Amino acid sequence: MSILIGAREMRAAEAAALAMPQNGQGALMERAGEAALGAVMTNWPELAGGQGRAAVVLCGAGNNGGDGYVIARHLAQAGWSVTLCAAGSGRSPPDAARARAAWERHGPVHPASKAPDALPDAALLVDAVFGIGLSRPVSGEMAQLFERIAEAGRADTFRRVAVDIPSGLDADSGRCHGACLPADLTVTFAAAKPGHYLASGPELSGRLVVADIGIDIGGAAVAARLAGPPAGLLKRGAHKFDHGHALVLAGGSGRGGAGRLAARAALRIGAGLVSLAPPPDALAENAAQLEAVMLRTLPDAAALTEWLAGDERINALCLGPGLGTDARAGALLRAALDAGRPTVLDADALTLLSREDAPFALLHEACVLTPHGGEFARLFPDISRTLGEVSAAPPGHDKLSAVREAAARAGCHVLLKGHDTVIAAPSGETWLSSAAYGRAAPWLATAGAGDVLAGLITGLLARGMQPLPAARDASWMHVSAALEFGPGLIAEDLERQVPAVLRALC
Ligand SMILES: NC(=O)C1=CN([C@@H]2O[C@H](COP(=O)(O)OP(=O)(O)OC[C@H]3O[C@@H](n4cnc5c(N)ncnc54)[C@H](OP(=O)(O)O)[C@@H]3O)[C@@H](O)[C@H]2O)[C@@H](O)CC1
Ligand SMILES: Nc1ncnc2c1ncn2[C@@H]1O[C@H](COP(=O)(O)OP(=O)(O)O)[C@@H](O)[C@H]1O
Ligand SMILES: [K+]
Repeated sequence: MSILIGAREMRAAEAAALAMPQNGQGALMERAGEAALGAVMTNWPELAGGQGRAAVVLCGAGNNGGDGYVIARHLAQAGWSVTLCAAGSGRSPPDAARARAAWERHGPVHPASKAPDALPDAALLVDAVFGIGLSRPVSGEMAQLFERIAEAGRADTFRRVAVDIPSGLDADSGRCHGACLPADLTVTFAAAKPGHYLASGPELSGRLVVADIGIDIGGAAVAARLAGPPAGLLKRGAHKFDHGHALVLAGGSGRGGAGRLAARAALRIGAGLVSLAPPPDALAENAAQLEAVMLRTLPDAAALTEWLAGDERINALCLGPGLGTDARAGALLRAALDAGRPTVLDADALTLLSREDAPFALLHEACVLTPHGGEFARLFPDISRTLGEVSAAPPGHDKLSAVREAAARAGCHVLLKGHDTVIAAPSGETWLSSAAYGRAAPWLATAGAGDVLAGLITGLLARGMQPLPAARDASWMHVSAALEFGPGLIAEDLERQVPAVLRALC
C-alpha cells in the first residue's frame, strides 16, 4: 500500500535518519544523489555512459542543493561536462556544504544566471534548487530564472529531472508557489509527498519515482493513503439478496439518464438488486430503457418512507443524479436521510442540501457526499476558499486537509472529485484516488461520469462495504474503467468496462 507523507513529517524522519551512524558524514545525501542519478539512467537509457555529454545542475543552498552537488560529482566522474550553477544564497547545512566542497574538487560553481546560456548544449538539467524546505513563494530574480528555464524546456531539447520535488512546487498542496521548474522525471525519497499527486503536482513532476534511501518512515504520520486495486470485490456464492438491494431515486420525465447511469453502475459492481424510483410521469421513459434494473414509481416522500419501513432489505440509497431540485426532491432527501441507511448524495441532492439552514444536522455517518469543486464550494464555502488561495508560506492549504475538515464538519464521508480525488471519513482517515501518472485518464472528465461513480459507490454499499472503502474502491474502479476504454469515452461506456476490470482483479 502506498502512503503519502507531508513535508513536516518527512523532515522529522530525515532528521531521525541523520542521527543514525550509518547515515552520518553525508552518507544519506550520497545515497539520495546516487538514487536520483540511477533513476535518470533507468528512465533514459540513452543517457547512460554520458562521455562527452553536457549537463546543467542547478543547486540551492539547502540539502536539496546538496543532493545536486552529489549528482554533479558523479556525472563528472562518468565523463559528463557539467555546468554547476548555485541558485540562492545563505549558509548551507553541514551535509550540503560537504557535498559542495567535494564537487569543488571537480569543477567550478557558477552563478545561477549562467544556467540558461548553458542549456542549449545540455542533454540533462538537474533541478536541485528547493525540495521539501521551500518556505516562501519563489520571487524576484529566482522567479525570472525559473521562467527562463521553463521556457527553454518547452523546446524539449534536454531532459529535466527534479530532485525530490520540482522546485517551487509545494510538497503538501501540489500548488506552484510563485514560480516552478517543470520536470520530465521526479525522483523523491522514502515516500511520495501529497504535492506530487494533488493539483498541479503530476503535471509539473512528469514521471514519479520513489527511491528507498534508508529513511525509516514507519513512525511517520501518514497524510493520506493511495487507493490501489481493491481486494475481495469478486462475488463468492450466495443468493442475490446477500448482495444487497440498492435504490436510486430518480427525477421526472426527460431527465432520467443520470439516474439510469447510476443504477446500471450499481448493478455492474455487484449489488444483488437495483431499483430505480422515478415519479409516475417518468415511468414509460424509464421502462423503455431498462431491463435488469427494476422500476417502481415514487410519487412523494411519504411513499418512500412507507416503502423503506416495509423493506429492510433495501440497504443503500443514491440521491442526486437527475433528481431535480423541486419540492418532491427536497422531501425525498429528508425522508431518505431520516431512514438512516447508507446513502450517497451527489449532484442535485448536494444542491438541495446546501439550501438547508442546518445541512449537516440532517446527515449521518453512513452518508457519502460526492461533490465536484462547485458543489463543494456551495456546501463548504469557507473551506473551499482556502483551497483556492496560495498561502504566503507553505504549507499551502491542501486538498487533503480541506476534505478532512469537511468530513469532520459534516459528520459523514466526503469525496471531492478530480484527477486527485480525495476521500475522507469523519474519523480523519483519508485516501487519495489518483488519475495521474500511469493512471492518467483525462477523458474521464465527461458529462455523466460522476453519476456512474455515485452508482458504483451505492452498489458497493449495498454489498455491505463500509462507506470509506466503498467510496475508495469505487473511485479506483471508475478510473480503471476509463483506462480500460481509453480516449473517446462517454459515460455510457463506463459500466460496460467494469466486468473486464473485475476480471483483471482475479
Ligand atoms: N535532511 C537530510 O538529511 C536529507 C535531505 N535530503 C534533501 O534535502 C531536501 C530538504 O533540504 P532542506 O530542508 O535543507 O530544504 P531545501 O529544500 O534544500 O530548501 C531550503 C533552502 O531553500 C531556501 N529557500 C526556501 N524557500 C525559498 C524561496 N522561496 N526563495 C529562496 N530561497 C528559499 C532556504 O533558504 P532560507 O529559508 O534558509 O533563507 C534554504 O536555503 C530534501 O528535499 C531532499 O532533497 C536528502 O538529501 C536526504 C537527506
Ligand atoms: N482530469 C481528470 N482526470 C480524470 N478524471 C477526472 C478529471 N477531472 C474530473 N475527473 C472525474 O470525472 C468525473 C466528473 O464528475 P462530475 O463533475 O460529477 O460530472 P457529471 O456531473 O457530469 O457526472 C469525476 O469522477 C471526476 O473525478
Ligand atoms: K528540486
